[in-house]
Amino acid sequence: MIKAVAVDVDGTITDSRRRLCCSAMESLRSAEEKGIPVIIVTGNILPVTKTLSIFMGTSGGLVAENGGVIESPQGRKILGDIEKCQRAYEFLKTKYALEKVDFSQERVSEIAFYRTLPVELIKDALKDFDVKIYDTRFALHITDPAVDKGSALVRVAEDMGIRPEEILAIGDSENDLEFLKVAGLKVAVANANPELKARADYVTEKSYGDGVKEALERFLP
Ligand SMILES: O=C(O)COP(=O)(O)O
Ligand SMILES: [Mg+2]
Repeated sequence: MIKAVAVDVDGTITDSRRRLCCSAMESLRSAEEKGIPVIIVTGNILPVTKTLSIFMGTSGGLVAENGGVIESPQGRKILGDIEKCQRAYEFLKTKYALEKVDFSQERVSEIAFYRTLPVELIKDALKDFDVKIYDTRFALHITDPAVDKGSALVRVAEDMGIRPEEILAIGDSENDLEFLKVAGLKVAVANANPELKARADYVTEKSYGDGVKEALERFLP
């Protein structure tokens, strides 16, 4: 029995150019109207996530910064340590020219920068640092390994009084692996990375927001 839907943002409810997909907006709104709360689980900062939640009309909790920040009925919490990410980023900057993504001042638990270099190069350069690197295909993130979207979703779900097994989770990229892992029903959209698709219970035929719509029509009452 699905009691909540948890969705990733970039590449899942947006298209490849980060434009929100109307099909996803409509189907998520209809889930809310059926009394199934929508939880947003993203690499974006909390203010962006909260704004999306307001304009989409979602009522579930929020997971931002790849699990580094959450907002639930119990309030807001910062779970990730930005300082270790900052040290890794400073080191990286001595080797390569990098540019942080929008709202870098507002990012409180991790560092995100534009994908101007191959992720393998970044991973190799930072192999001695206690950080995790995610390539979301929209940005590269240096994240505290103590946090991820999955463990953060478990906390948010608990605060909402639902079990992770009762959640339908939908994502597209490598930062969604832990997130799908904790959910009862794991969906990857057609444009998702192969590793995520391999771990999903269902891979949609359609891409991006149309895939979200397809999954909700298939699995929600
Ligand atoms: O912030 C990003 O790089 C991608 O965000 P997402 O986790 O919502 O896809
Ligand atoms: Mg994504």
